[in-house]
Amino acid sequence: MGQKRARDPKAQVAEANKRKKAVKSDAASSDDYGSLGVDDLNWKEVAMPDRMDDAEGFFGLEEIEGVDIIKQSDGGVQFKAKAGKPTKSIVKPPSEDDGDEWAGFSDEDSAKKSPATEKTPAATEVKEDKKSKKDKKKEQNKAKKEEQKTKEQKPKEQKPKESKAAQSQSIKAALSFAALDDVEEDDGVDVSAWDGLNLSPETFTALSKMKFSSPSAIQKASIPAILDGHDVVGKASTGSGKTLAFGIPIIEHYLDQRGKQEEQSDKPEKNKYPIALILSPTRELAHQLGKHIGELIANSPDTNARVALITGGMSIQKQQRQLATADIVVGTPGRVWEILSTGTGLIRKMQKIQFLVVDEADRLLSEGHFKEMEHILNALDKHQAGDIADMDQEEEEEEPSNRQTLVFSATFHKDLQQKLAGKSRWTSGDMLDNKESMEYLLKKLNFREEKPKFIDVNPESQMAVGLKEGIVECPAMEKDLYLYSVLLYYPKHRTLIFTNSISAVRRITQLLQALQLPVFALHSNMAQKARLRSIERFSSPTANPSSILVATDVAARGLDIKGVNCIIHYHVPRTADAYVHRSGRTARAGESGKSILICAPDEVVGVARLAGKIHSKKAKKADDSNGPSKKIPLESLDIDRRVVARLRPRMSLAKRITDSTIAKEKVNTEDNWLRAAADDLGVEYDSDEFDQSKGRGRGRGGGRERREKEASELSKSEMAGLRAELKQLLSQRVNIGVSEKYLTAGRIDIDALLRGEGNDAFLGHLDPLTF
Ligand SMILES: Nc1ncnc2c1ncn2[C@@H]1O[C@H](COP(=O)(O)OP(=O)(O)OP(=O)(O)O)[C@@H](O)[C@H]1O
Repeated sequence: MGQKRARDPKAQVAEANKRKKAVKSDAASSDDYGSLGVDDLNWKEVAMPDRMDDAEGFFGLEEIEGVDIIKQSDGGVQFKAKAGKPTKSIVKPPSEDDGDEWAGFSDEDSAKKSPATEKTPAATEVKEDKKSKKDKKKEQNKAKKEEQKTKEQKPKEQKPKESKAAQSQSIKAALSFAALDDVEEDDGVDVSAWDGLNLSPETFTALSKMKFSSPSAIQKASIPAILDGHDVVGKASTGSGKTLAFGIPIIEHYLDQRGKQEEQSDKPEKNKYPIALILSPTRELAHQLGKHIGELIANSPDTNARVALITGGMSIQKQQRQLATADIVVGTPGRVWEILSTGTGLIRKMQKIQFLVVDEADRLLSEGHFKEMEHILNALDKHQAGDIADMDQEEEEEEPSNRQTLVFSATFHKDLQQKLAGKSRWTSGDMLDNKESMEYLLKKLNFREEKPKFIDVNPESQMAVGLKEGIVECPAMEKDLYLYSVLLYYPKHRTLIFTNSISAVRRITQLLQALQLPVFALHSNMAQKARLRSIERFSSPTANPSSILVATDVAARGLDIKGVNCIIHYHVPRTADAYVHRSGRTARAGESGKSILICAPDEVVGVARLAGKIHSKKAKKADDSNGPSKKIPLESLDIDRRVVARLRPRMSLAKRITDSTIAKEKVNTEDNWLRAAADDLGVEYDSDEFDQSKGRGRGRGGGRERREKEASELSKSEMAGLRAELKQLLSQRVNIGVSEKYLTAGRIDIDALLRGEGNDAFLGHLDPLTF
């Protein structure tokens, strides 16, 4: 079995002499070494992954093969070589480096250090008087800032301050994909706008490097409240920086506690515990939260906080080990509970967290995650101590937790918002019996204060300021055609298309692939690696700027993909909140973007209701000024009918190819299933006979089945013919009201054409959409 350990230079320092002695004596003795300690082993560093989709948990681990674990009676572990393996193969060889590396640290150093190590553990620190702590911090910060200012006046001299080794360490210790980018030093930007938030110099440096010159409204309002120890419920529009609104205070707390953590670093790792648990509704969002906070850590000098990602689709054992040594845990409720409930001491650690963050709270506290959330919250507060092997009587009597609860979202159900804001009363009495209610979970969040601070920075509108919203009305059977038209109208737009079903994601992806567009799929039935790969291919800076991602609502919340210009709702979202979150994948961090709803006639009423909910104030104003109006407050996009007509032949070819491919896949799956069932029964399976007996092609649903069957029966050569025909059509520009023979007819701006401007898909003058 391969074993892994975290690479911690501080622990190495503390263990230096022990290790040196062990290695020396090991090397001197025979092959019979007996059991070995963790630092006697010849650990090998795990290479950084090349791609984001290979990223799991910590980087910077070390691993070793061919080792058996020997459990000690005191709960510790020792190691020995697996049977048949010479012990020498697992023992760290004595090297000159060893001597050089550790020569500078004497026994005296560690002796000096030990009293400090015995100081009050970090857990008790949180109970320190807030005021005196704040004053102390202010003084420290002032001193540090002065120091930083002096250094900033001499930027050139300051550069080497952070050695390459220190940089690489901070990168490895944190989960950061940014770390994969160039780690060249950067001058950064002026971050004086963050003054007044009482941040550490480390965070100032990180913000400067990340080029975040000023805090967003939610950051400005939430950070001081969280640093002051309040529970916070934060509401702000999509893409407005909510992650760092809670991420920065968590790192500030980590930096505050760091001294003590360092002093504890020569203690067994099992005495370490995380400071924060951040829960998110989807795996992708959890990965992104980890990445974003990881970037903050990686850019913050000498900050080695470890972020553990606990999501489904990855190895449980690995995540258990990561969780055991993490500073910040980010995860989805299902997997977090799965791991906590294994009874390996992790619940005890998690009970010591200082921050519980519930991101996308309205989603997490409702459908889908209810049970796991309840289990986690119970475990954190030990309500079900008897049920969990991990907790013993003694611990049940511990003091209640002192953690802060931070709840964030862009949307809160009205009811939830009222309750969180303290504007409506909790239903008392039977609440604990009504265990399915959101109220029940809310109560279980166990805020430390009676009323959390409710911070709503966008009470007027939930939509991002730079977002334009439009609607394309079209016949129900022509949505594909209109979708394709919109995509061609907006070349070089990174576009995210939302549908309401997995099968629609599959079909539209294949259809657009047949039309030779750079398209990827994302839905919850895909393997985790494939999901991450799709996101990476769609979003990487080197990806095609016209790339398209077709997704279900699994991508609707929280995903922060740079440079998404356009959102298309192929299906009308089921709820107003879903519309807000989907549209929020563009126009992020002050950028602009478009959200376009493709709407069939029978969807108009639903859309009007939805838009009315989202833009209630706007709709009301329009109503007040124009009298009663049912007008949808979204801009109507007029797609040129000629364009649609010219695109129709391509679309019908692409549809035949796609339908045939899907029907073939379906028939194959069905056939395989029937064949297997027939095998099990020990009978012959004849697909034609089965079709006849089933009466395929007759009765209800027969038409669809017949079409599917016909489509699946297209021969290889027929398919090849269709593909060749489509390829030929796609190789030509769509001719809009002009013949190529008459290029001089005045409908074409030849100069613009020569300059390579205009819309490459069309020949002739195309009126751009005024949107
Ligand atoms: N102060 C800042 N200045 C500039 N950009 C920022 C700042 N803070 C965060 N950002 C950037 O803004 C983007 C959106 O941030 P984030 O993902 O935290 O938004 P959010 O409010 O959580 O959105 P959602 O509601 O969709 O989850 C990120 O790319 C982040 O890097």
